[in-house]
Amino acid sequence: MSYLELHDIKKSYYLGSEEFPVLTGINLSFEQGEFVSILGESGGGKTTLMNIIGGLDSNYTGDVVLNGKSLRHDTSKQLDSYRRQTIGFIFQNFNLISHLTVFQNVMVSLEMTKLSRKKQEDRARELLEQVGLTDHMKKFPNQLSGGQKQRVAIARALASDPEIIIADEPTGALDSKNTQEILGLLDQIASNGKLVITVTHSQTVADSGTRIVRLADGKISEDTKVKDAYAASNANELPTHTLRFGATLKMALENMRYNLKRNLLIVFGAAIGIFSVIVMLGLGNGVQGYINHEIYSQVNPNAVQVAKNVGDSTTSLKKMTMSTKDKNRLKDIKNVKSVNDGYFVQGGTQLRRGKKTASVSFMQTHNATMLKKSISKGQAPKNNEILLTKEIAQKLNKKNPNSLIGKKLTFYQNTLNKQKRPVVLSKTLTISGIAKANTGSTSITYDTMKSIFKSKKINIDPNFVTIEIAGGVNNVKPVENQIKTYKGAKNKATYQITGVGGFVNTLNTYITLAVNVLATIAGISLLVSAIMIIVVLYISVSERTKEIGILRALGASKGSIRYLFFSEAFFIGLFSSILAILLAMVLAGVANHIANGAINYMIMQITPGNILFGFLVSVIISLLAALAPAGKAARLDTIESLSYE
Ligand SMILES: Nc1ncnc2c1ncn2[C@@H]1O[C@H](COP(=O)(O)OP(=O)(O)OP(=O)(O)O)[C@@H](O)[C@H]1O
Repeated sequence: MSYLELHDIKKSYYLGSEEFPVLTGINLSFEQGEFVSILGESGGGKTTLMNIIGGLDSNYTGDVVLNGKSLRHDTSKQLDSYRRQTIGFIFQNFNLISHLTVFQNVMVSLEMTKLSRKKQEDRARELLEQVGLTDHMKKFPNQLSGGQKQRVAIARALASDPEIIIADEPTGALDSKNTQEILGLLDQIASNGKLVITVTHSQTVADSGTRIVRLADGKISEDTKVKDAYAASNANELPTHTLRFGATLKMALENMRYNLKRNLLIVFGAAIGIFSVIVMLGLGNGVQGYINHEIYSQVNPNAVQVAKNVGDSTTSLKKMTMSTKDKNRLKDIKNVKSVNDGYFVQGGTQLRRGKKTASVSFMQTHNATMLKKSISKGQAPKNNEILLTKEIAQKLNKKNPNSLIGKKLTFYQNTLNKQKRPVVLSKTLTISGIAKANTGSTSITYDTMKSIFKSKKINIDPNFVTIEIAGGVNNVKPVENQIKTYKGAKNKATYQITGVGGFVNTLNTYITLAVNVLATIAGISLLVSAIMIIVVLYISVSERTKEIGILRALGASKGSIRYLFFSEAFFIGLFSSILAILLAMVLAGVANHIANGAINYMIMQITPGNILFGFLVSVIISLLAALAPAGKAARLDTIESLSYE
């Protein structure tokens, strides 16, 4: 049994249904230590045969048997491993990866061995030294002469210490001096006990080997021994694996650096979409926060005032009275914490202090909708006290309204007594505090109001109530909705509600909706980004078709090729999200600086959640965009890719 045997290899190409037989029954055996030259006319099928031996082509009949084991039944993964471990390819046109340095080109192959990183690098240096390229390791292929390029290819082919070197016209593109040097290297490889099979047109090349095989009409026409073969090697091939994820990440980065300008533009383009989404979300948080802050700083959103038959000029006081039945009904509503009596008077109120008087157009009893925060100086009124609005306080003391706190005034109220005669009620009250401009109203306690009327024997009943609602602003709307379900005559709502809670809740819903709509519109630019990434990756696949062929020939699996493009997409997503986040942060910084000066509030609030969302969306979109191009790259035919110009 020979080391490598070819049994009745037949191969035809088909153009449509027409068959073009190229190999019509090849039987050959090879031993380690041989340096075999295959000669034959152009188009005779030499490259076809090499591709079959090298595990690049499995679409043939017959059998290739290595060490007694047939390649016929190997899966595509086993063939990948066979090319990685057992075969070293040297091509006429070198097939180096142009964006990698000489050293990196050799390392690509070594990264598929199980050697440690340090040993891989040591071996790359050794191999390059062996082929005389120590001084050129940092150069790129286009900075090398033809002979030098072929030596890089030889060093790369030797990376995993394979037992078979397949050289397809290795000196075809070289002058005679370089040809001699390359032949010397190939001979040296054979002398180390490896099997070297080379395709050539040149008799000189053929004569320097140990054996010449001629192909004619798809068959072996001559098989001549030139000299004795070298002794077989005892060395073992290095164990290998396909390109690891880390290596594909690194290669993707190298490629992005190679096409830096284009990739920067893509990253920038993709970042715009993510940036807009993050900014919209941040602005949404800020605007919502600001509006709520403004409202909550003045009124309590968890309290509502409920009145009956207000605004109807024909309404008698009696009709407006909130009866015990009304109050109990309200008390029974879910989440209602308390129902408190209130009384308002519209007009007929005057306040006098010394010579100054102030008319109050609307007066109501102090209640839970009024926040402590809305009192700028002093405090809420207790019995026999009054809280003034800033406007009223200024009427009583223009220069120093705050000095009124603790002082007394006389409260007058015009009304009708039981006999419907006009009477003036009066009472001395102490000023308890001053409310902020335009918020709340001049107010006294319900008991004080009651006692003022009582002085003229008038009994008052509450003409509104204040409901406090438990469990936050979200519970306000349902309570309000429940109150609205109580209908009177002509299906008119029995109660009127005033309070900001429900409104704030609705407002928040609208703001959230608006932000989401805006973020979605911004998100449309993400679609544009995705399409842009798809296009760029397709271009990248077609630009790198040859590289894909080379990697596959070196034994990288389809999966690794797919990873290569996913890695590239991942980096586009990663970099664009980083850029977008940075830009959004800068914009937020500037906007907040300005807003802080103007409205004393951070108007753009980008949360860690928004940042994470932006990052994930960016990476996921990029990876999704890579699906089709990466799939296409993985499916490329290795032989066609290698001959891609
Ligand atoms: N993919 C293909 N589809 C159809 N025909 C092909 C294909 N590849 C090769 N052939 C044909 O098969 C024949 C053998 O090609 P091959 O490249 O093996 O010859 P060769 O002996 O290596 O030629 P040369 O010495 O010129 O490189 C040629 O006639 C070629 O046109």
